[in-house]
Amino acid sequence: MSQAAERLRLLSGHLDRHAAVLRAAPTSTQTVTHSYPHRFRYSLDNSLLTPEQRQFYEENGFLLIKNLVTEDDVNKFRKAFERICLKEVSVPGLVVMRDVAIAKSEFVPDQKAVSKIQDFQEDPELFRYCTLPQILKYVECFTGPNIMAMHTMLINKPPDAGKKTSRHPMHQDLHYFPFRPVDRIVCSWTAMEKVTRQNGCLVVLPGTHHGTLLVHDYPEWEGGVNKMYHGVRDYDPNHPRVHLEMEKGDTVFFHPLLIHGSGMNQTEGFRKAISCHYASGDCYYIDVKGTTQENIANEVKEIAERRFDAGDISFQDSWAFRGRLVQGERVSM
Ligand SMILES: CC(C)CC(=O)SCCNC(=O)CCNC(=O)[C@H](O)C(C)(C)COP(=O)(O)OP(=O)(O)OC[C@H]1O[C@@H](n2cnc3c(N)ncnc32)[C@H](O)[C@@H]1OP(=O)(O)O
Ligand SMILES: Nc1ncnc2c1ncn2[C@@H]1O[C@H](COP(=O)(O)OP(=O)(O)OP(=O)(O)O)[C@@H](O)[C@H]1O
Ligand SMILES: O=C(O)CCC(=O)C(=O)O
Ligand SMILES: [Fe+2]
Ligand SMILES: [Mg+2]
Repeated sequence: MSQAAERLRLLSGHLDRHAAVLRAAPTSTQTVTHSYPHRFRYSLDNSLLTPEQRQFYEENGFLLIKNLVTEDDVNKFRKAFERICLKEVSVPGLVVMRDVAIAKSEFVPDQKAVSKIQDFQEDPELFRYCTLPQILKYVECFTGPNIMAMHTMLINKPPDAGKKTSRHPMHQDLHYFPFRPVDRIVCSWTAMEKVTRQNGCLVVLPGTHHGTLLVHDYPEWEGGVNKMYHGVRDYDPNHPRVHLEMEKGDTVFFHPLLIHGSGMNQTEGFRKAISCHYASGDCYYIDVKGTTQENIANEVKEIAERRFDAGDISFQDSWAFRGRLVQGERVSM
């Protein structure tokens, strides 16, 4: 571990203990929901989250904030996505993904052919999502004041073509990330329309962020699986699940170890969501060689070297050049 990383680890431990001491001495005006002193591990001391919200994230690994992004902004992001699909604009570094069920069919320049775009950090309008002040205020509760936008996606989950390929297998996002510490990473995921169980809303396994990073690989699905859609290998179908049905503009923040996925889109519409993974600017890169992440690292490396026609792009580099500072300082990322 680097010195900076070690400092951050110690510092966050210190702050957490400090927070616990403060919480152990409630004032008369506070409503005390938990009267015992406890240590916060997953969130930082801040004045935004209510004690209940903070406790909820600590226990469940996610926090849903209703109506966080305005209708007007969501509509602008939808418009920007449409322009990209129609090839009216081209964005450097953007990855356009088609569902595996139609990947080999003829190309039509329409959003119906696009199941997701990734890495829109060079599109000023879409990237504005990652800089929205009301989102960053929440993100800071988990990352602290130095904030990097590491990974951007707009997911346009297509009506299922009949092979259930529109599903996203249950996974932990940390599988894709060669940076730590894990608790200073958070995803924000905003519904761009009403998302329901019918059109394949997010499905989460509450509390699974208390566990460790699990082995991931391609699920054995008869109808095929999208490239890089790894799932938790020994997925326990009996773990309690929560379907996060959300309205347009509602935003969920979740921990990178939280097991989540999304079901089949059983409607005729394209279910849209926009998301960004943030990490503290004080995070540090790790070498994933010899770990469970080696399989995804090799896939990413292979695709990156093919796309950029370059000799040796490390897994860490592939993240370092996509990451953008959105608040504070880029200390070690
Ligand atoms: C936390 C977060 C990171 C979690 C996640 O995001 S999990 C999912 C991560 N997924 C990804 O990052 C996928 C990224 N996707 C891509 O890089 C691209 O879509 C590619 C799979 C490389 C394909 O892009 P591109 O090469 O431009 O497309 P082409 O039409 O030329 O196809 C090249 C070969 O790829 C195949 N392909 C295209 N789309 C998919 C697909 N969805 N699933 C599986 N295979 C696919 C396509 O059939 C073609 O194969 P061949 O003809 O070479 O055999
Ligand atoms: N074998 C599996 N391995 C990993 N993930 C799976 C597996 N089977 C299903 N899933 C995932 O579990 C989640 C729920 O799947 P499912 O298709 O049942 O959706 P659902 O929203 O529960 O729909 P329904 O209302 O029909 O039950 C999805 O994220 C799906 O991709
Ligand atoms: O929007 C979805 O269906 C989930 C996407 C997701 O979890 C991911 O890409 O990591
Ligand atoms: Fe995910
Ligand atoms: Mg089901």
